[in-house]
Amino acid sequence: MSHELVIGCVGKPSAGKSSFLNAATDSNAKVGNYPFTTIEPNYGITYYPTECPCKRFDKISVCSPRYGRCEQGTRFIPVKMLDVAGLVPGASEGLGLGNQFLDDLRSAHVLLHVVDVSGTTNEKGEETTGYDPINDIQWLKDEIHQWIYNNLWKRWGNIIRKQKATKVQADSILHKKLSGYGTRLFVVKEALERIDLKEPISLDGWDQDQLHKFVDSFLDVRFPTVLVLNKVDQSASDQNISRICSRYPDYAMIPTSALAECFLKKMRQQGYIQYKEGDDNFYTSDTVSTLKVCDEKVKGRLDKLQDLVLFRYGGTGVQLAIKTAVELKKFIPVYPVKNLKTLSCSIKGGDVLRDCMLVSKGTQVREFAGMLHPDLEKYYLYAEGINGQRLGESDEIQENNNIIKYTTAALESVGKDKDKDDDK
Ligand SMILES: Nc1nc2c(ncn2[C@@H]2O[C@H](COP(=O)(O)OP(=O)(O)OP(=O)(O)O)[C@@H](O)[C@H]2O)c(=O)[nH]1
Repeated sequence: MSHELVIGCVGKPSAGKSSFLNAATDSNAKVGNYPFTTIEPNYGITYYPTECPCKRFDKISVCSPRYGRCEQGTRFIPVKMLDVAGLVPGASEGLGLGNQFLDDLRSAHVLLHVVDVSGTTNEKGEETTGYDPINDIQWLKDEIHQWIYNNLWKRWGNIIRKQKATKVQADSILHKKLSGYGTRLFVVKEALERIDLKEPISLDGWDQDQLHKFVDSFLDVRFPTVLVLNKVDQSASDQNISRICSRYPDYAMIPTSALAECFLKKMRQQGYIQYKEGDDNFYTSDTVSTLKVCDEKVKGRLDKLQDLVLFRYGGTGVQLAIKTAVELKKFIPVYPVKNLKTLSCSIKGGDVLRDCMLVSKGTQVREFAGMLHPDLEKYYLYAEGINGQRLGESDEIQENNNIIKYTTAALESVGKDKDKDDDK
């Protein structure tokens, strides 16, 4: 699985997935304006907003991201977003696009489940009234669960025989069987730890209930999910949101109106409003004289949107949903630099904080060097953090050591030669 963070967007038909993708992604993203090697047709580019170190180090005016952008110390880091289309109940049994949908999921690290909380579409996405969106939350979980469970249960006899014959630990065997889901060993270990089994774990004693428990736990770790409670601008949404919150108090969930965000972006593009993604307000020609004057119809729509969405929920929620997804999966921005004082990314100076990558929790200092360039890992000599302190090569990268300068064996000798020259 690639180390590039991928957010998968799932949901039943008509929940508002396409609208959410339009609202969250940058359709104007120019080729070369993002770091990804390939952008397949059902991928889009969205941005994770986070505080840029340029703010802390008083370098806002010289900060120069190569990808994404930095606005007054808020860094917008490009992230891939995948449209996992075609999910209907029964997908794990092959209905709808069936396993095609489920296969697409493999490349996602974290999911956004777009739920229509207005209750105006049934489980197939057909128009109705008074539908209970709680059904959709459970149903999607069940589909993914069933897909993984069925694949394991089919081979359970073999799995047990293999463990008996080879005496290999349960986590390694399960990891092999689950590696097709883009799973690393620590994910399986964590899933097993969460269900509190005594070591050594013998899979022989597992019945179907035990396997279901494990699959549940595995899903929580492998596919953390943010519920995107969409269509909050509709009248029944408030009540449905309250019920969902009390039913699932531990879930990450964000109320959104994808339609409102799309409309605000369109009005901004046409020069009627000034609006920044994530804000709880916008400006019209009443306060900014350079903006075009809105006609009554547009003004009415904007007023309504302001009342029902921005004032009530503090924003359209679209950007917050992306932020929540990245943070739920605990991805961390890392800034490799060539000079720890100037934060420059090139030897000759300039390009301040040019590079930034999001890496998963647990990524180590030397491992990250390899992500930047294989030679950087191969000829790795040492790494330094912001105050010049040495970082251990197996130290985990965290928020407090995420500005890193690498020195390689080759560079070191170049540096020594240069020192000799300087001494002459
Ligand atoms: N009121 C309201 N309507 C919305 C919102 N988001 C989407 N819709 C509407 O819901 C309908 C379905 O939206 P889509 O974005 O096409 O939904 P989808 O999930 O992509 O549907 P499929 O393509 O069938 O999978 C459209 O009429 C949208 O305008 C929202 O936030 N509020």
